[in-house]
Amino acid sequence: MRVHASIKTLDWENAFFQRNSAQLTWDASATLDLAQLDVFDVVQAKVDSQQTTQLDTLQQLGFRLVEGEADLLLAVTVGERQSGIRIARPEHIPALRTAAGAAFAYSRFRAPWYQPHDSARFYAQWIENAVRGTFDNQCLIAHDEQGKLQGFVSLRELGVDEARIGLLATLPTAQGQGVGTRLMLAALDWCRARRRNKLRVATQLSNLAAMRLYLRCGATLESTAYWLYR
Ligand SMILES: CC(=O)SCCNC(=O)CCNC(=O)[C@H](O)C(C)(C)COP(=O)(O)OP(=O)(O)OC[C@H]1O[C@@H](n2cnc3c(N)ncnc32)[C@H](O)[C@@H]1OP(=O)(O)O
Ligand SMILES: Cc1cn([C@H]2C[C@H](O)[C@@H](COP(=O)(O)OP(=O)(O)O[C@H]3O[C@H](C)[C@H](N)[C@H](O)[C@H]3O)O2)c(=O)[nH]c1=O
Repeated sequence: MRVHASIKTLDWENAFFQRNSAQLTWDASATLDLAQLDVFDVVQAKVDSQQTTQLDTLQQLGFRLVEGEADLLLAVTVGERQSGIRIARPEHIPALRTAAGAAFAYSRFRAPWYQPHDSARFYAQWIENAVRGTFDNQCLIAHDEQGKLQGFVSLRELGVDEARIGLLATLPTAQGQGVGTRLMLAALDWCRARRRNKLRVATQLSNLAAMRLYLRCGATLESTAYWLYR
């Protein structure tokens, strides 16, 4: 079987998860040496859900479905300062790590490919990095009138006029009260202040609560994809 793809080692993930992993990317000018697939503990591939031939090829090579992903886009037309929102500071990191470690039940960093606690550790590190301005540029927190943490959103600038939401979550005790909506409006305001006219966000296809939130805030569904691992 001839497969036009190449493999790239995932250095950040390998250091963090202590796994030897790589990602397969489609490349018409390359021919994959199939023996290379066996060099790694995990080989990941993200395939647009319309690319059925690629999906069939991966399954023939022994790849298994891990999760579906939806990529959404919001136009930054409005944005006004939200009350009860502030920029997260290093002193917020312990509470944010605990919240992020518990929030993301749907994750592609899951067993049997990853250790049971890896996904919690991963999202805790992601939000800490956002507070420190590495990977994501900033983390905003939502708090109540007493200053108690209600939720968080991390944001990253992309190219010249776009931004991406990294992580967004409301603490379980504050859900269903509009905190998620407030965080989205704050994210749009963050974009407006930085002259970013497009805001991207991705979530798992199984995450109906997140999908409803983004669509309600004006997002359009741009594409869907599957993650497969071998
Ligand atoms: C980029 C990513 O990180 S994707 C992953 C997203 N995050 C997660 O999955 C983490 C776990 N989940 C969560 O944190 C939350 O469920 C979120 C972020 C998805 C939603 O946060 P919430 O604060 O509950 O959102 P919000 O309160 O604005 O809306 C939730 C529901 O409450 C309703 N609601 C909002 N305000 C009120 C109110 N005052 N009274 C009654 N209902 C209300 C909304 O209409 C909505 O209903 P629906 O989803 O059934 O249509
Ligand atoms: C913290 C951090 C991460 N990275 C690397 C590690 C990974 O290779 C990527 C992140 O991959 P991504 O596909 O974005 O990961 P997820 O599937 O977990 O994310 C999706 O679901 C989340 C819940 C959330 N909605 C997110 O927006 C989605 O994309 O980055 C790195 O290099 N450096 C870091 O500091």
